[in-house]
Amino acid sequence: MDEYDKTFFKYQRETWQKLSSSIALRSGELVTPQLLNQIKAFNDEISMDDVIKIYEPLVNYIILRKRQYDLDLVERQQFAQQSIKSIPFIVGIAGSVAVGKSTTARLLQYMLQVEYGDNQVALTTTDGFLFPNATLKQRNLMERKGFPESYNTAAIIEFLNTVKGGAEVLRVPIYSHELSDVVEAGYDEFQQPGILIVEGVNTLQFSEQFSVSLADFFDLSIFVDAPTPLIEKWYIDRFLALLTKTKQEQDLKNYFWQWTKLSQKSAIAIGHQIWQSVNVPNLEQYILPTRNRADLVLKKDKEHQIAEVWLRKF
Ligand SMILES: Nc1ncnc2c1ncn2[C@@H]1O[C@H](COP(=O)(O)OP(=O)(O)O)[C@@H](O)[C@H]1O
Ligand SMILES: CC(C)(COP(=O)(O)O)[C@@H](O)C(=O)NCCC(=O)O
Repeated sequence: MDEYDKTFFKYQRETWQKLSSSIALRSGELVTPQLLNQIKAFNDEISMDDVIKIYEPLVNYIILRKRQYDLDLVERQQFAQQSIKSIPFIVGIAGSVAVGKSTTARLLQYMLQVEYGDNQVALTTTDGFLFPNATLKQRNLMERKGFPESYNTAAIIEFLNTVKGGAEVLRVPIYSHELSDVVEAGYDEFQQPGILIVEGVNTLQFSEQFSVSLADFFDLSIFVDAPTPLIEKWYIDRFLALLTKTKQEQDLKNYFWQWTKLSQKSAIAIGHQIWQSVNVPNLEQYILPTRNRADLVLKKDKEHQIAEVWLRKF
């Protein structure tokens, strides 16, 4: 028995599928292969089989937890003699760079939108809260992008406080992967949703610098996990695909343009070098240690298939 056996019930995909087989969802039926193609992140993979075997039970579990949350919220507001108001249920999604968090987040958003209504489920990412490159350069942190100190964590906490304060309109800064920088004066604005999904490498981290962690605001958290050599393969495949796309589109403003003249061999070497020098230390020191804090762990394997699901016991 390892430390994870103490924390989680572990299910193989076939067993996980059977957990909620009697509860029919509309969203599972509405996800077609074409739609799945639009939902998945650039160069990521996900199969219809996963939608049925993994995501349907997962959505059922989120519905169950949200129902309990709503009942609990009303009782707590009544006890505290406060007016009854809706406050979003927040789902945090964590995991390595290139593990496929965005695909998981977008598919869950779509499926939950079918169940609850389009404007009832919002999705935001923590990368909008990275310090701008100008600040990272000043602080000599350009090689530490994605590490805890590269984020304006105080601003994320303030945003989550605003969400849990019941604000009707929410505003988040945006990050451009094309520019590899936060968008100056760019914001995403949306109405208070019933469910807010927050995705990012740092969502389950805590820092002694702050009295609260992001996870204190979460009502459910999911860690997307995979063996590190597989994630490296996905990272490099995506890196090469992005170079090809940038070259084809002659996108001179794209951050990747600087590498488009390289041979395939040199490009692989650059991707490998960024992966090893930036993303592996971040994964090992700061991201993987947060896995044990999640409510659910999705264990991906070859071909991006989710082979196992871990569900928190307590
Ligand atoms: N250079 C890039 N250009 C465009 N999109 C990118 C780039 N790098 C990453 N992305 C996209 O940004 C999102 C976040 O990627 P990443 O941070 O690696 O996390 P994950 O793969 O776990 O979602 C994904 O949708 C990915 O496809
Ligand atoms: C900006 C990011 C930290 C965002 O990570 P996310 O939370 O979206 O997985 C990451 O995409 C990144 O740029 N990492 C730096 C190293 C690299 O270029 O891969």
